[in-house]
Amino acid sequence: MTDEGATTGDVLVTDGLTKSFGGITAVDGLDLSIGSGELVGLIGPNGAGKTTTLNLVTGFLLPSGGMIRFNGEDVTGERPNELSRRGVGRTFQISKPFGRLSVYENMLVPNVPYGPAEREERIRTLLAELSLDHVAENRADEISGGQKKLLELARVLMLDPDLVLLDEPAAGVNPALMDEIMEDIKRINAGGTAILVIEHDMSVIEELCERVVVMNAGRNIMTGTFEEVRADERVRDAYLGGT
Ligand SMILES: Nc1ncnc2c1ncn2[C@@H]1O[C@H](COP(=O)(O)OP(=O)(O)OP(=O)(O)O)[C@@H](O)[C@H]1O
Repeated sequence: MTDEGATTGDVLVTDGLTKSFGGITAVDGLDLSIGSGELVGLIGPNGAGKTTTLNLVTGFLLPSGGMIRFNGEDVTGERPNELSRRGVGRTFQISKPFGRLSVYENMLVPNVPYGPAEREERIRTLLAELSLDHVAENRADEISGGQKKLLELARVLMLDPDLVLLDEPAAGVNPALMDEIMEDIKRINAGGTAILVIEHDMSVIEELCERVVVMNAGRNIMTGTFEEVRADERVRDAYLGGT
């Protein structure tokens, strides 16, 4: 894995990615690369542009400028369903499964490119791996917030993504379940799936991420290990309100 620029092994590359909302430039010429199978943290103060970046990369927002490459192909302007077919998965800050469907029925929602026998097998495996098998028949609005996050992750994994973007996996999750979610994230990554995680809880970033990208005012201001980032003056200034 490289810390410097794009390589042919990159699953995701953004080049000058920009998004403006009226007078606000939320993402401002962002260069970002994620290597195949890498586990990268995306941090930065409130309003830095992290969620907007995630929405751009997953096709939920259209960029105002710049380019997005996924597995070497230009995917700029593609919509969420096209990107998910290509192998981009995401979770949301607040998970919203289909509440009146059971956990199992929620797993039937993704439009998978394989047959019913394989689908059944994968659902069983994923529910067991993510410790959701004992609530498989429960309505999705009756499980805990952390379990909803796990369900969302399980659903994303049905499509066997090359890259999963996690938006604040620790938010609203009790510490015991968070330990389990972190183990799940590590295991999924060890299986070859690249992961980009946005998280305010620095203990989660420290535990999970081999590389951390810091955003401020829509830009990538620093990339390094957690220790390097923690020691960097630009990063401290950004969190203290400077630029
Ligand atoms: N739909 C929108 N319309 C107008 N402004 C927006 C919109 N979405 C985001 N912004 C603005 O863009 C900037 C970046 O917001 P974004 O949510 O991407 O930051 P963030 O780093 O994810 O912040 P947080 O950590 O608080 O979630 C902010 O100034 C925000 O107010």
